[in-house]
Amino acid sequence: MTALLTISGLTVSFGSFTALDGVDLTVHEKELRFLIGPNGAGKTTLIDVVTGRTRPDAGSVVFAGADITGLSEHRVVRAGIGRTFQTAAVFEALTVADNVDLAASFRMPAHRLLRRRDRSSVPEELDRVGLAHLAGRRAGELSHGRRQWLEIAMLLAQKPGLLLLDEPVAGMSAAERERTGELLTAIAEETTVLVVEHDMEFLRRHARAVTVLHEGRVLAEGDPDAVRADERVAEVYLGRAADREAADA
Ligand SMILES: Nc1ncnc2c1ncn2[C@@H]1O[C@H](COP(=O)(O)OP(=O)(O)OP(=O)(O)O)[C@@H](O)[C@H]1O
Repeated sequence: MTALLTISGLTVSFGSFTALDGVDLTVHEKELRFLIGPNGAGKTTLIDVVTGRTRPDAGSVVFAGADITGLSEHRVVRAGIGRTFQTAAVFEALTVADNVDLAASFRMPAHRLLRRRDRSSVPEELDRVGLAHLAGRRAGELSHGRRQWLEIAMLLAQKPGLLLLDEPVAGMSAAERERTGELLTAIAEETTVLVVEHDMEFLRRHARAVTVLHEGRVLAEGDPDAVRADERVAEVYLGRAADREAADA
């Protein structure tokens, strides 16, 4: 297994509060890694550092052999890291196909961009996420789930080496979650994927490798069964989820 992303000793403080406290994390090529942890564990902060939104106070991020620590967001995109947010960022007034086409241009030199003007076929990325039949539809008309898939297609069009997905199945129906799990598994055959996700059923069905963050540190790592069997994880994460479910009932 070749390491694609190596995070070492990553530390981020906001004032006197330490959000990440010496995190080490290695993600290998073509891995589908899940990152879980209770609210405030530092998951989003970790993704923010990798993508250049937040500068770390200490530690390093190495991607595909290059030190990308502290690079600006657009340089990180150019380096080959794509990211989704909890709310899909699509251009509502444009068609589904044009969204993907536009996204593809973000990593493309201008002369190649001009040549793409005569595009006539549906981007292959729409096929991959099952939206080819909606290529001509305005993105603003898509359901929540389909918007998320469109955003994934837009990232794929940028040919990233690493995809970072922040809670991709939040708000999706059971069928959409299942489809998304299959999609991520298929994507990970070619592209490395790191998913932040709270949905334990989704995790149980689709995760192969899980990292658990708690209070800014890596608490546990391994396959989903081992992680679920870890008493510390049960206490800080599953225990709280169980409490929440009990409170919601
Ligand atoms: N810009 C900021 N300024 C101050 N504190 C921050 C800032 N960003 C995050 N934090 C704090 O850092 C901690 C980690 O936040 P983060 O969003 O990374 O957690 P998370 O694991 O993604 O949580 P959630 O599951 O709720 O999204 C939280 O306590 C949060 O309040």
